[in-house]
Amino acid sequence: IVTKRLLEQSAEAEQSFYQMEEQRLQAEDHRREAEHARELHMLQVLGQMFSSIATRNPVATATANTAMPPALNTTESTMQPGVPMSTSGRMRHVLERSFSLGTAARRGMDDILPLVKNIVPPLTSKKHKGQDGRIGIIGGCQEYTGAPYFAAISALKVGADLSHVFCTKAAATVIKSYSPELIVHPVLDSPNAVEEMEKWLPRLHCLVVGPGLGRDDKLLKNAKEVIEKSKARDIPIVIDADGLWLVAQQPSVIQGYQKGILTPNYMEFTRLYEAMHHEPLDSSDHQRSAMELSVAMGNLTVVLKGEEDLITDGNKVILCRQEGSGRRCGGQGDLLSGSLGVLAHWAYTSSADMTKSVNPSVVAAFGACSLTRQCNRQAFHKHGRATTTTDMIQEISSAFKKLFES
Ligand SMILES: NC(=O)C1=CN([C@@H]2O[C@H](COP(=O)(O)OP(=O)(O)OC[C@H]3O[C@@H](n4cnc5c(N)ncnc54)[C@H](OP(=O)(O)O)[C@@H]3O)[C@@H](O)[C@H]2O)[C@@H](O)CC1
Ligand SMILES: Nc1ncnc2c1ncn2[C@@H]1O[C@H](COP(=O)(O)OP(=O)(O)OP(=O)(O)O)[C@@H](O)[C@H]1O
Repeated sequence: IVTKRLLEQSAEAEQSFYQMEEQRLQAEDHRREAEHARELHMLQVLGQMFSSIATRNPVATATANTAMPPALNTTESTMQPGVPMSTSGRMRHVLERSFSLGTAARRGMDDILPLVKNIVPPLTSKKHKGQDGRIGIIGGCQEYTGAPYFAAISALKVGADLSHVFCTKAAATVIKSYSPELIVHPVLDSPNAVEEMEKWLPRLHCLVVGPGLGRDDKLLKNAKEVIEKSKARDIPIVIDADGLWLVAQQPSVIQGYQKGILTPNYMEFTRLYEAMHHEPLDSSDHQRSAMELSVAMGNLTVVLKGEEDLITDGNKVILCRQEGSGRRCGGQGDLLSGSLGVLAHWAYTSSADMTKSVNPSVVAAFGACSLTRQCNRQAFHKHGRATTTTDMIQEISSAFKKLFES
């Protein structure tokens, strides 16, 4: 009997031990679940905060046509054009950038490329000559005749219907002799240069200022006045090469003009940055510097060309990493600026639906960078070390088809 009783007591003790253990495990599970729910909630709150930061200015495009750029009429209101950014302004941009940049490279290829495809106008028999683009290049002087030719012929080959070059008298015959396709006006150094060029503005859809312009004061002054007149007509203006020299001397010529696009190489970028910020460029963070320059210029689109092209309107940085080649012959930037002229016209005349409210200048810039790099790659494949810009221009047709029409 005693043994039986001991066995019963032992079984009861064991059962109660297991009951208590089960309760303990359940309590532990509840505690873990509660902790997990708290973490999840925190992550959701953080996610909302981050996405509201990243989309506070949804890629600037919504305001692309307004007088004041978003960064200047909202949180960046303390920042004046031409005045260095405050530390807090800088911090805010770094924060914004770190969110948009996480996806910048992917966004570039996956998201922007379809938008470039969207803006390409269909080729139909219903249109007449000129409707797909009349582009003006301001540049070409005694020393430089290749650059305006490269830009103008690239614009034509990308799909503009008419390409005009406004150059000096000395450059005109030379440029005409390169190509019968270009319309060449020997007016840039004439006494009434501005009136001569101004009368063409109502016919032009986009202006590219700078390839082969040179740095003669008189020519720069004429270019400046034509820029002013084009702004008044709301024409997209791409500024490259010596046009950027002019901007570095007198930023107000284009500052704050939302349809202005700057396409500096690293040297030109450094010059512009230092002119705007009055301090040496910190070369350790190109993305931040490019955004700072864009903001200082009033959220103009800046395309910093290089191993990877950085495109920014001061709100986001988009990277173009389309594979090119190691060949760096002169004139590739002219191909880029001429193509950009056409794409900018197409982007600005497309509906917001087509660009998904992304800044049209950014869409156009991404298209032009991708195209230039693809041309470089294809030309290099055929010509290797001997590749020249002329070889790249011959690739425009197939590179365009591959990138934007397939
Ligand atoms: N066939 C033609 O007609 C062509 C005419 N062109 C026309 O020439 C005009 C002047 O334009 P530009 O670019 O030569 O002058 P500018 O900005 O003073 O640079 C000079 C110095 O900057 C440097 N440098 C350049 N890039 C750099 C980089 N990524 N990273 C770092 N450094 C860089 C380099 O210095 P270096 O290495 O020699 O010391 C270079 O020598 C302009 O109108 C243009 O349209 C061109 O389009 C070409 C085809
Ligand atoms: N290191 C590089 N690797 C790949 N592509 C590059 C590199 N540097 C420039 N590019 C490409 O070459 C094109 C022209 O850029 P580049 O820096 O040569 O312009 P640029 O100096 O203004 O030209 P230009 O000779 O017409 O004045 C751009 O499309 C850019 O993406």
